[in-house]
Amino acid sequence: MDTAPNLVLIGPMGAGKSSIGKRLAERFGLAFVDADREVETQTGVSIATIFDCEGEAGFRERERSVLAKLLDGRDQLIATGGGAVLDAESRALMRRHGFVVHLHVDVDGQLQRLARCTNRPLLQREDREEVLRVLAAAREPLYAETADLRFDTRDLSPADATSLLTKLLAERWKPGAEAA
Ligand SMILES: Nc1ncnc2c1ncn2[C@@H]1O[C@H](COP(=O)(O)OP(=O)(O)OP(=O)(O)O)[C@@H](O)[C@H]1O
Ligand SMILES: O=C(O)C1=C[C@@H](O)[C@@H](O)[C@H](O)C1
Ligand SMILES: [Mg+2]
Repeated sequence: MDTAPNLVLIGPMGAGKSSIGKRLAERFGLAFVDADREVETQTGVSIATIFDCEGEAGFRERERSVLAKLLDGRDQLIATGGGAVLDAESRALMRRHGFVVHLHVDVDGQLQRLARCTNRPLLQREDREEVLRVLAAAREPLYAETADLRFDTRDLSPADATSLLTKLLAERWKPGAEAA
């Protein structure tokens, strides 16, 4: 049984980190925090605007600092952005202060789920499928390296994914301080 002060969800856009995360937080009595929304609250502008003004590098810096602050706390379910694992310091912090769950979905599943989405800057282009494949190839090893548990959401509704994950987590994770 692993002990960690927070639950952290990682995985690609559309894996369900935000939607499953909210339900899972309720089941475990944790405060739900979405790191993307937290970056927007702290800056007062949308992620799309941050990408426009500061580029992806500017967004990553803000994301790292938000995650560092959040991971200082406890009893939270933290849904991260799809690219949060790109930063080595963020990966180390997630592992130190959280039980990390990799929610997986393949590119076909992402395309279905994100067909109408307009608020993810990396997807505002014609060649979405190619972009998603390139991102998946680069990031899958990082998700794998960071996660304590991998969970495929492809054929499950958010409600069913939540029920199954609740059972798996009850066997694997206990809230508490991290190991010294
Ligand atoms: N298991 C699922 N089955 C069907 N649709 C889903 C599932 N999980 C999420 N969705 C839908 O896919 C869309 C994206 O989900 P969500 O915002 O939870 O993804 P995310 O992992 O938080 O993505 P991001 O990294 O971009 O924040 C939403 O419209 C949501 O309703
Ligand atoms: O996959 C990504 O790099 C991103 C995913 C979203 O959650 C946001 O964090 C942002 O749109 C970037
Ligand atoms: Mg999200």
